[in-house]
Amino acid sequence: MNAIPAAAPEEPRVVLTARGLGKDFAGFTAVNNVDLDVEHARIHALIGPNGAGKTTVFNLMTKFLQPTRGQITLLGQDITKTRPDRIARMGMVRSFQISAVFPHLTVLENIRVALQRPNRLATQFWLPLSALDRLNGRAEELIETFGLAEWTDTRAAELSYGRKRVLEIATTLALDPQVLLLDEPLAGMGLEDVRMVAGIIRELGKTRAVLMVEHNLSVVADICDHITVLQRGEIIASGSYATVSQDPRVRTAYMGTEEP
Ligand SMILES: Nc1ncnc2c1ncn2[C@@H]1O[C@H](COP(=O)(O)OP(=O)(O)OP(=O)(O)O)[C@@H](O)[C@H]1O
Repeated sequence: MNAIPAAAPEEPRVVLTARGLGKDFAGFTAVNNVDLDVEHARIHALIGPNGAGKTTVFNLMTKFLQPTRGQITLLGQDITKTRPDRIARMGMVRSFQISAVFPHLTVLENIRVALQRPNRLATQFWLPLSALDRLNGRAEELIETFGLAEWTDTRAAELSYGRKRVLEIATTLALDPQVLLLDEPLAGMGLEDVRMVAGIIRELGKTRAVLMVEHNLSVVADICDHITVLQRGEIIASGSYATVSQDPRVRTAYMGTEEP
């Protein structure tokens, strides 16, 4: 995986923040007083038992939900009131739990469609050869990087579930985002796919910030640098996996479900 980013690993710097973030649904407080610092070249996980508020925080950070309270910044800019479609252009993209690839297009075609969007090439009838070469070069690079070369001409519908997710992550990388948000990227996968996708996320996190909601705690322990644990909408622990897994409140929160 050497083709994704141009940037070399750097010192940690905060690229995405939340301060005092809160969300009420018809009087019910789903998220309250959440502070987050997501750093460049680090993988940050949001974990917590069912109903803890992970998805709500994720949707607030990506602006798919408007916060009731608090402030969010991206690369130093206040995005609390920014529309989600502007966020991608500012350098933050999200994946979805449900695969967003076009099933009847091949792997290469899916990647090309994703690449044409940011470049605004889709609406042009005539392209200079140099632009097409750049596009093809970048498509090949992404296909190679994500280990999809063998399936270049395979229709997305025929890919395994895990490879479909990989293709979906590859398409989100078309914008070359500095901040990547992944919503349960390993959900529903078998062991082999989990290993493959976890390895890809680990590589992506070397040169960009990744914030992910994930239930698979052994993968979180393995690849994440920072973990924020939510319970009933509030942060109960934050730090390395070694730190949070020893926290008595975290152990209690997970008791009866899955021990971190
Ligand atoms: N649109 C909504 N309207 C009302 N309540 C909501 C809404 N979305 C979420 N909630 C409530 O907010 C709380 C947090 O939900 P959320 O989906 O964020 O938790 P979660 O940690 O992602 O859970 P899970 O792990 O089960 O996906 C839950 O009690 C949920 O019922």
